[in-house]
Amino acid sequence: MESLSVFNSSATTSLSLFSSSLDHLAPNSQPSLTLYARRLMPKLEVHCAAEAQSAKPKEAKLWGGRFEEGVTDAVERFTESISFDKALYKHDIMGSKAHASMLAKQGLISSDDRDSIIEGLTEIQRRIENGEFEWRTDREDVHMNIEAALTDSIGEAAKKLHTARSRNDQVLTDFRLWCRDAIDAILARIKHLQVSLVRLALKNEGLIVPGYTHLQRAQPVLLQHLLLAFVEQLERDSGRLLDCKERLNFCPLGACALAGTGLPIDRFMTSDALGFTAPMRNSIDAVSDRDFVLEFLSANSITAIHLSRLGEEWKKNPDPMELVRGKSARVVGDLVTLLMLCKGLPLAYNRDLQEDKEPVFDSVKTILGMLEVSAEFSQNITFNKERIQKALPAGHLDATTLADYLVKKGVPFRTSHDIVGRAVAVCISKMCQLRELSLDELRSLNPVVRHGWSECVASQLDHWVTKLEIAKGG
Ligand SMILES: N/C(=N\CCC[C@H](N)C(=O)O)N[C@@H](CC(=O)O)C(=O)O
Repeated sequence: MESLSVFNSSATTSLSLFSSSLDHLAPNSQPSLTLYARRLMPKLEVHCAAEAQSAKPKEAKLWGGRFEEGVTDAVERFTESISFDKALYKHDIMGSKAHASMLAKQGLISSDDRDSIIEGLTEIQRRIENGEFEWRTDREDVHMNIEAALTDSIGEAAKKLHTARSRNDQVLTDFRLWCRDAIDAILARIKHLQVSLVRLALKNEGLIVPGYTHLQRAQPVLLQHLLLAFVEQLERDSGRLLDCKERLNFCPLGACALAGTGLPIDRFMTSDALGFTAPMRNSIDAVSDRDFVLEFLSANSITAIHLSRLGEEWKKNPDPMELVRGKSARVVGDLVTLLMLCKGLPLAYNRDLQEDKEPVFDSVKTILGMLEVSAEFSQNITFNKERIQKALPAGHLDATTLADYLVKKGVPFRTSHDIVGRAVAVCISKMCQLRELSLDELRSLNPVVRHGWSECVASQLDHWVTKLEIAKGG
């Protein structure tokens, strides 16, 4: 009793404190509801009357179940995904066929129903591919469009297809299958670009170009040396995609809404039929997870950055390559959109996740275009060898060769670096190239210099050519 009275008394105290704090407000500082209503209501009334007309709920949805009324036009437009997820149609049909076969084998539907479902789906695919299929926004997404069309065409049997399945595991199955194919398409384009770059290297074998550090001419390099650097990067890009493909190749079917099903399904059968490695182990993970797309778009982003840097290398007529550089921003943006989408989500399916498709579709379309144009560009580019040859001496590119020469003659590297620095300073004051300094001038910097300059350059070029010939043979 005592504690109750303490509770009561403290509650009373806080209530009186609260009301006394309101008393401190000046009378005219309190918002006047009447004033706002008078200002806004006439407009609101007109607006609401118009809105009310279009905001009438429509007939109930196929998935509406316990809801008696459908949604308004605005909600329908806002929540539909058919405008973009119809891209999944082939994989949706593939998944449904595998699911129907499994249901029949498990005795959950008859073999007659299975056959008519499979025939019906084949006919729907034919209609889609011939442009005869009507995609309906009121049927919301690709899954509902295909299922409803199947019901229209084969009747009752179609209603059994969704046994032991939810759109939650269905959409993930479609999406993983789609991404798997998209990765194969990107891998093929990466390989094509690599081949184009190697061909370009072979066509210009032996061509020496300036190599840059800090945006300044640093050392002469062979063109193939530069080009093969991109080939190496693209090889790692392929590796990342292959890793991603291996990790995403697990089947979510059977996870249903989130907790699986009590019906006797065979998850291994659908997984095998669809070419997955195995069914996913955890049904909640299966419907929640989007790390496969995050990984995929991360890999695409790194490829996009590589292509952007390739685009940065061309200095003349680089219009398409400038766009390659520009479009890399979209690919990285798509990844960031997905990261933000997933950041605050609790486990299992949330409608937010419908937003995962467009960034993936955009990333894939963009990267495929970037790879195609980069390959075309590499096949068509020509180098003005004469001009490159003439411009090569500018920038004291042979400084490192001179430093190496001195090191070979026993001069410590730091000392040789200092000598070459002084030689470059002499060149700058005389406005000439290192190779134009006389033997006497070089000897005055260090007596160890005994040979003419061109000899050193030639020996280093031999070294590079030999090295690349070995690489070419390998
Ligand atoms: N609405 C829903 N999933 C929709 C998945 C497909 C959607 N267009 C998407 O792309 O995410 N899930 C319901 C079940 C269902 O409608 O199948 C739920 O979790 O209650």
